[in-house]
Amino acid sequence: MPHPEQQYLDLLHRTWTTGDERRDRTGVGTRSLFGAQLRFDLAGDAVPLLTTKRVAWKVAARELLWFLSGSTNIRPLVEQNVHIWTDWPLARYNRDTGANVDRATFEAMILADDAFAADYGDLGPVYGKQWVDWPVYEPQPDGRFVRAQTGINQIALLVESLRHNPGSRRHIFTGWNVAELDGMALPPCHMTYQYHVAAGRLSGMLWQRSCDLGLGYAFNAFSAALLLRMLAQQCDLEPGDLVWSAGDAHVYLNHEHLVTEQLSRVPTGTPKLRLLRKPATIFDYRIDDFEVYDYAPMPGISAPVAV
Ligand SMILES: Nc1nc(=O)c2c([nH]1)NC[C@@H]1CN(c3ccc(C(=O)N[C@@H](CCC(=O)O)C(=O)O)cc3)CN21
Ligand SMILES: O=c1ccn([C@H]2C[C@H](O)[C@@H](COP(=O)(O)O)O2)c(=O)[nH]1
Repeated sequence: MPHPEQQYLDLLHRTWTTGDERRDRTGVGTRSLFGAQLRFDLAGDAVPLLTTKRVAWKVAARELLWFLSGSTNIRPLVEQNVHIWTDWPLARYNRDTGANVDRATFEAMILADDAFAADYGDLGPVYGKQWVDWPVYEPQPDGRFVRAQTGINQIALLVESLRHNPGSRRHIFTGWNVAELDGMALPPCHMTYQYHVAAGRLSGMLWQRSCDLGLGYAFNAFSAALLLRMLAQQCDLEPGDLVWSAGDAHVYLNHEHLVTEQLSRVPTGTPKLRLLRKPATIFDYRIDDFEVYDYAPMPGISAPVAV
């Protein structure tokens, strides 16, 4: 049996050697393939965490909890030393004000000043908003539509449907709110999730419209597996398969060193993920509830993020 991670390494290799080279939105340039699917069996605590480079899985877990909290502001992330979303609001700030501050300075401003954080730390109606508070509009007697106080909590509805109607083919949530894409710092990449219950096992599929194989993939695959495990625990199901699928899977041209280094490494061991507690609801998990064990990765490989 090949190591499950080999699927990713093969995709990385195929994309780098045969992908279409083009200029992309960021100006960095990519090599790109369209349509890819990887499958991971999550039985026995297995988790698709890369072993051919160290992945900061707690950063990904904190990001997932931040989505579930409904927040769309980077401040709670920065408070936890998570920097992965700072570059986009920082670029907007520098562009709008003509300033030229660096990331550390900008993060200090976000932490120090509530009003500044509320304005410049916000990413628009990204994942958190759409997942737990998808806006709804109610018709008024005068014919106008007014935004309702609370929106649709897709995650709460998903847990309900998994519990009470496991055979459904509608276990879906999505961040792709077409009407609100314009207001988002970035439209969702890991955009649609679907689940399936069979023989007491919960399987899940992620459709990622755009995947940065060098940086984003490692986070996205881990995060989708973690969310699946949380949902399974909440619904008293065993974990089944995680199916990861991508539309545009790409490697940035300035990630060549990462591709070369990572493809020279051979995956080893089977990283595992344990949930240490069963919280009352899907919204009550904390970072300390997650434990990764049997994880002895090769050294991290740093690579620049295209903004
Ligand atoms: N070009 C690009 N790639 C992405 O993966 C990406 C975006 N943009 N924009 C939105 C989010 C932000 N994400 C990011 C951003 C940065 C890292 C990153 O720098 N990761 C490093 C260090 C992580 C750490 O320890 O803090 C890594 O080596 O994985 C990862 C995911 C994923 N997404
Ligand atoms: O969770 C994420 C978020 C983002 N990405 C990557 C994919 C692309 O490289 C960029 C987004 O650019 P678009 O022009 O909006 O596609 O970020 C990721 O891999 N995972």
